[in-house]
Amino acid sequence: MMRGNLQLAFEQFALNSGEFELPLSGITVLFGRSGSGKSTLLRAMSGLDKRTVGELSVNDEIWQRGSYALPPQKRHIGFVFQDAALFPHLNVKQNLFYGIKRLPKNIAPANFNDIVERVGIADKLDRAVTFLSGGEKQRVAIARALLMQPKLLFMDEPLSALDWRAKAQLLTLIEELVHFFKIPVFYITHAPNEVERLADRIVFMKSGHIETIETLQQALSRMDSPLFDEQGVVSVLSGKCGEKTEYGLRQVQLGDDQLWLSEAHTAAQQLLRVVILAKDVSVALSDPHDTSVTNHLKTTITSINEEDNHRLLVRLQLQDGQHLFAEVTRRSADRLQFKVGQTVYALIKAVAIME
Ligand SMILES: Nc1ncnc2c1ncn2[C@@H]1O[C@H](COP(=O)(O)OP(=O)(O)OP(=O)(O)O)[C@@H](O)[C@H]1O
Repeated sequence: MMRGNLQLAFEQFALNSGEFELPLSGITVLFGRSGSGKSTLLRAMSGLDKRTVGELSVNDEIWQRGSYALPPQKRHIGFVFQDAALFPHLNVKQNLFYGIKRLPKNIAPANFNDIVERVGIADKLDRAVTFLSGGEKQRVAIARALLMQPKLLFMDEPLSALDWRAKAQLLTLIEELVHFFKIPVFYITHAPNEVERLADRIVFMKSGHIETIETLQQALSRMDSPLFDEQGVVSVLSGKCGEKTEYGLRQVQLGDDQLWLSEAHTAAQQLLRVVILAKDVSVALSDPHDTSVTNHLKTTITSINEEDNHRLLVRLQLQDGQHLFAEVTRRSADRLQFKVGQTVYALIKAVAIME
């Protein structure tokens, strides 16, 4: 567990986090407007800025108490930034060894071959880094961080300079690495789709302060979630990929319910997240058998909220407890007389798999 309350003041800006408590597992996303202090909070946690004051402890080790600060090199934090920051005159292997040579004597580097293999750069070790693509450079930066056996990995907008294909590949890689190496990751991003894909919990920052810390499910269950962007309200459901495929569709289990998705590359039994836009969900009072919509789920209405004059957002609870938003017109809601507690069927027109 990380516990703290950190302050770091510059001339024009002051970080004053407020008290926080963060489990050191999985991926913690820092989310907030540009200038809200996300990078400054990571800097304060890292001990890199000597002006930091306040309290910080990690698994009962004191990292900051007043103006006492554990030196940054004793915190064993790995960093990956937006720009891979590799030495241009060194090749990939030399870049990786640069960090290893500077490790404190009492720390053994991680297994080199294992890391370069997992990160997908084993065949690029002799390349000049200037000839690598943006995605490959970030892989080298990730490998360099992992080789130092960090207790914590800080990633500050690691994908923001990459194209969509490289982003998708690196998102998969980051997920796999966290799962495999079990290193807690603190991850800064502006992109709701990265949050929906990766986050276990989210630290929402505003004007240098932690506004709230929520699990992804909590953050997505409120209608005013800062995660909702131009796509409008979305739901993220977690399920397990089933064995069964039919007509190019694969079954995904949500408790006792099933969704059918376009054939995913995800292996059977693997957990996956899917995103459903509220505007792609309709609501029916009975389970219709004469519709082309494949996915119907039996649900209970848990709230009905006004979105604007003509549209309502209906929050539905699935049988396994997860929730799903449906956007309906006021006209339909009045005609069908929706009520909280009522059993209804969600008809899902489109599902996007996060992979
Ligand atoms: N070393 C510094 N000296 C002075 N001001 C700084 C310093 N570092 C950051 N700031 C200021 O602190 C504020 C918060 O910056 P910070 O980089 O933490 O925000 P952010 O939420 O990470 O933003 P972004 O998403 O744009 O990266 C900004 O106004 C920035 O100009």
